[in-house]
Amino acid sequence: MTAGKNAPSQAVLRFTGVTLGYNSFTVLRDIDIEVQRGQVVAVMGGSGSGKTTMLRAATGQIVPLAGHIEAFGQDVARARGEALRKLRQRMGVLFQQGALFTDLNVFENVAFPLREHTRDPEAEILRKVLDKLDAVGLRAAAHLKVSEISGGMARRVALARAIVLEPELVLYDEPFAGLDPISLGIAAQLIRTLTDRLNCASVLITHDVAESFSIVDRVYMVGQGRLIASGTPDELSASDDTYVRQFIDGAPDGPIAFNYPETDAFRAWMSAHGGTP
Ligand SMILES: Nc1ncnc2c1ncn2[C@@H]1O[C@H](COP(=O)(O)OP(=O)(O)OP(=O)(O)O)[C@@H](O)[C@H]1O
Repeated sequence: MTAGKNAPSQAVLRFTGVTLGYNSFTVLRDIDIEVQRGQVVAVMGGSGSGKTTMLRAATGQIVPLAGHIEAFGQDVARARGEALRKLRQRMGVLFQQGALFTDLNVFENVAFPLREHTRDPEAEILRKVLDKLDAVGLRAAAHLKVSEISGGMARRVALARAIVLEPELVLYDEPFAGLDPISLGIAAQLIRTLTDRLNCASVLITHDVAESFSIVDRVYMVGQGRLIASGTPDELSASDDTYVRQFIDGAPDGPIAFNYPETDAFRAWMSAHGGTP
């Protein structure tokens, strides 16, 4: 049997009963997430709720304390060496500071992963890079130095670089942070369009309710050390859960904690400094 349209859909990324943390500090417990090919999914939650930690776990940078993380049907935590490298090659990651190489021009920045990971001939590199630059509206900026482009353009170049190997999963860490309202709308539409065009899956970590709700298929909301809610933007908009409401309505008062919780490590540090927590 060949995998055709009727084949059961395989999750590109799946968290099953995942607990994440650092040493004795547990950040999130018992998380279940599923992302399918073609979907754009948002992971939302207050500051310090563990969104970036989830992204690190998805790429195998940290290992879950409990549960399983699968990418493309493979256990990410068990992948080592070459297998992990191959797995990561199927993922594009766009960090908040998607730093570009300042000594390379726009074209060479986007070409970099192709030169590192493929043996593509120069004509093929030219075709692929211009295609991705075209997708982010910067084909004609290929020759510019990084110092000659704006901050918003630099983000789009970083995006073109993140997708140049045509990943099956793209992870975005706060893609809308610090963008003006117009650039924000463009960035959101770009993520949707690229996901559809590459037929990949996209996961975005974001605080931006309005912009992400307009493009995503599904939202996962984390807080209070767990998965608080998940559903379509419409389902979450209709939720009467107090945490979900506080987040969506941007209300200052509610269950989202302002204070970072006291840990044993803090108490030890405090008493070493002669104070009482
Ligand atoms: N390398 C680390 N070692 C120890 N603790 C960490 C580490 N990285 C993050 N943490 C802690 O884990 C918790 C979750 O951090 P994380 O960066 O995942 O939050 P976030 O939801 O992405 O926050 P923000 O929206 O503010 O970026 C925080 O309490 C943070 O202090």
